[in-house]
Amino acid sequence: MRQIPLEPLTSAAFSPFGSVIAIPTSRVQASSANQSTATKYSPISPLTTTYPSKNEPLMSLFHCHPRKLTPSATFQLQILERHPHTTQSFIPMGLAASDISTAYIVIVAPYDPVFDKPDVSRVRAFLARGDQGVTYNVGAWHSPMVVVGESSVLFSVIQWVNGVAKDDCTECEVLDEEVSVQIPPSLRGKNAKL
Ligand SMILES: NC(=O)N[C@@H](O)C(=O)O
Repeated sequence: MRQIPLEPLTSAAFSPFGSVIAIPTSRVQASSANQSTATKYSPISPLTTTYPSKNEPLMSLFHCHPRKLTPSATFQLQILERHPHTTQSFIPMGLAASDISTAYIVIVAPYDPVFDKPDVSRVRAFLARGDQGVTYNVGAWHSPMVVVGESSVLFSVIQWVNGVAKDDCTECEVLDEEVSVQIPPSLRGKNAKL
């Protein structure tokens, strides 16, 4: 079982896989809005479609429940997926940036063109705060969303779809690579008594 480190989610670190939806450190995209009662940062994240056929934007809600951990307080990666023709954005709703009992983990892997599958040897895991969302690049290999800790997390999810399952999402099992992420004590939730 290979354990991968849990990295803080930053725009720079995540850039090979997508973008972080959060107030930027630079004020490049900042402008005044709402009759000068708001600061607008735009554009903050792409909404890209490369479908060769008719498709449409879709906004969903994903109510993601805390994942079960192994007896050694790790999350074991079992599957990666990708959306070959669309970005996919996950925007948490109601998760406080300061919450240390619940968080979500963004797990991604680069594409291996030789074998046309994710390169699991270079998989990475990022710990995201409640004031950060993520957009996966078109075709970026990622784990189905992983929430850890006490509570479920409600996400607004935005992507493009054409209704053809194989076009919208392809999966790749990771069973034989045995990759896990060590979860810090504060985020073990009901598994805390491990
Ligand atoms: N990305 C993710 O967490 N899951 C979705 O793509 C899905 O359709 O399950």
